Amino acid sequence: MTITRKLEFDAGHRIPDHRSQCRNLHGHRYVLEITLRGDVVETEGAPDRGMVMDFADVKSLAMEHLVSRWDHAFLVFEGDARVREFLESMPEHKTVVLDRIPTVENLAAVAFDVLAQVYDAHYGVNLRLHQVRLYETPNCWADVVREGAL
Ligand SMILES: Nc1nc2c(c(=O)[nH]1)N=C([C@H](O)[C@H](O)COP(=O)(O)OP(=O)(O)OP(=O)(O)O)CN2
Ligand SMILES: [Zn+2]
Repeated sequence: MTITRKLEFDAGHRIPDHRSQCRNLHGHRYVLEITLRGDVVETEGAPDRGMVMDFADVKSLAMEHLVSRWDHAFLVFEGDARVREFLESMPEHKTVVLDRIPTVENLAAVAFDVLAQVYDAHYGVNLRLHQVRLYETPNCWADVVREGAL
């Protein structure tokens, strides 16, 4: 059984060497879809009986470990020296420095790695993060699916 929880956040980024508009500083309302795979809890009297995982718990873990950190932040590639310098010149600016260019593919991969550690360690019946889908715009998205699941 799989379940999916959708969360949204706003963030700025740029793709430094992009051939067109995306090299400019700009932002998106990202849409993150988190899909978990597991068995339905059948324990009598358990608050999550009949669920793979309570959607409220799916949300709170994602908020704590990823979404609150990226929301209203600027996501910058560590090699983007000029923009990093600019961001560092603003006291208290919410900046997330990434080891890769913040394309939607790379952001989805980072999100998958972060969230897999969170959900895979969580109590649940065979609970695993199955897929992360990240929309950069309503028309553009990337999927990361757990290896071996296809
Ligand atoms: N493979 C990728 N291509 C592009 C990425 C990316 O992350 N991966 N990112 C961008 C830009 O950052 C931008 O987010 C996309 O803009 P755009 O192509 O204009 O997307 P729209 O949905 O707004 O396009 P419409 O033409 O309005 O439908 C570029 N490429
Ligand atoms: Zn963009």
